[in-house]
Amino acid sequence: MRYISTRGRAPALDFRGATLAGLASDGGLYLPDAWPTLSQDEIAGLGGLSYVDTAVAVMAPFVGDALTREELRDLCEHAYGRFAHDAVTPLVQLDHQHWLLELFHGPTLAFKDVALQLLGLLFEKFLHGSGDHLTIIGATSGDTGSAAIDAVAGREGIHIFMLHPAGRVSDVQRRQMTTVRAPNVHNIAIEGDFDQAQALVKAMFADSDFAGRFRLSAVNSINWARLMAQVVYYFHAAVRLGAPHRPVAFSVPTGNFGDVFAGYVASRMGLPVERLIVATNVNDILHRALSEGDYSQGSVVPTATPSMDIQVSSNFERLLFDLGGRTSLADQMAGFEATRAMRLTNSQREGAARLFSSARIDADGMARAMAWACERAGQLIDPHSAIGLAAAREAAGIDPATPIVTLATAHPAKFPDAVERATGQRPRLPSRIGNLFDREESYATLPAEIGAIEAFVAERATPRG
Ligand SMILES: Cc1ncc(COP(=O)(O)O)c(C=O)c1O
Ligand SMILES: N[C@@H](CCOP(=O)(O)O)C(=O)O
Repeated sequence: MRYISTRGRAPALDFRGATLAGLASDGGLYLPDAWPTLSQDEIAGLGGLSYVDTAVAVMAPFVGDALTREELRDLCEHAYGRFAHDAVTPLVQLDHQHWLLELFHGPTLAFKDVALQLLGLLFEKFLHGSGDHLTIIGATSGDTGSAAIDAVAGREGIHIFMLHPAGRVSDVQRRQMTTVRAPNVHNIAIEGDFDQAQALVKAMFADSDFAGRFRLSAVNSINWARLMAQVVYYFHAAVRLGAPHRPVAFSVPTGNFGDVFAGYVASRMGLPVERLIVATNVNDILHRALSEGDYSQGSVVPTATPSMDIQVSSNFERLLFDLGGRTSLADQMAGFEATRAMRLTNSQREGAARLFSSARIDADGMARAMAWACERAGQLIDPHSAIGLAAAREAAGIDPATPIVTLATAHPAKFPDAVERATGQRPRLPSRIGNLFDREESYATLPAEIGAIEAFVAERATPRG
């Protein structure tokens, strides 16, 4: 399996190379050069398999010969052995049509753990014996940060620098990052929003002097391996609900378009996905893009769903590339980067509309969905999952016999105030999180300027040998 860049100017890499690189050297994102497919019989054969066995079956074609099947299984067993639920990603029924796919049973209580627990192990495996040092630069609007830090804290040969927007993540989210004491973990609060943090990360990769001095890698969903691991739970959920003999729709609370793009990949691999509902909060660039063709960056409005407070959705580039017959997006993306606005072509819009629909959910809609899940099914759900559920409940044109699965992307206890406001109940942090509020925090606060961030990194990271 070879990986090619959406901008067509970076060398094609194998799975190991694409995982360690994170972002392509031309600023593009890596994708497999062709989608592997599973036949209907192969999908039916996933029924009854454990999460680990499903993961190996779905990911093996992407991994190619970078790992043996036994090595891949071993890594999956390690990664998913840390989850607090035997089913890893259990399904919960809300009513005759609506289901929740609980993705938050990992160590840091968000769906990011599903991919990042594996990615941490992949980094370690691929670096082993090479003498190389990796400098991971990441941006977080709340959840990627703690999941990535948990996955690599204390690992040899790796430094991680995680940028979060100062004051714009929940207390639990911030403390999950800033109370981790490991010499290779460096937290930076930037004076700006998530989009600025993400732009700084990409700018560091694009700075050839800086990228030449350090071996940079990414833990955000710009790294293909993140998405690959997320494809697995679409298969695992759908076969439990009757796939391939019955189609399934998914509603996905969306920010960087990574999680829902993983659903698109599952569909390209042959999973009968009836519809992917892209659920946004009021930071609605994706809803505007999918419903009106207007992909223009507004300013980020802080909300009770901070992890989705994003107005530039990196992985949308992957979709446009695939829909457009895989011709380079270098010019279209250069235009967007210059003007912060882009109109989708008719063929891009029509292509997307075949599988995707979208909804913009405001604070009231979110609160109503939390209250409904609590009253209807006794479930406390987090505000991000509630955005997905609200969009699922208002989706039109889906056969009532088709299950709609909302991805529950975070544990409600990460956002106790919003949950309590909507339901009158205050969720408690699971005991595995420990004494989060008693631990000391440590982080630097820096301006959203590349010079300041690079200087901070350069003082602490290990340069290439
Ligand atoms: C809890 C939660 N829900 C939803 C999202 C949006 O996912 P994506 O950025 O993959 O679209 C995020 C952040 O990524 C998140 O942390
Ligand atoms: N919502 C994310 C933002 C980054 O998204 P990623 O999936 O690209 O890492 C977060 O919570 O940090």
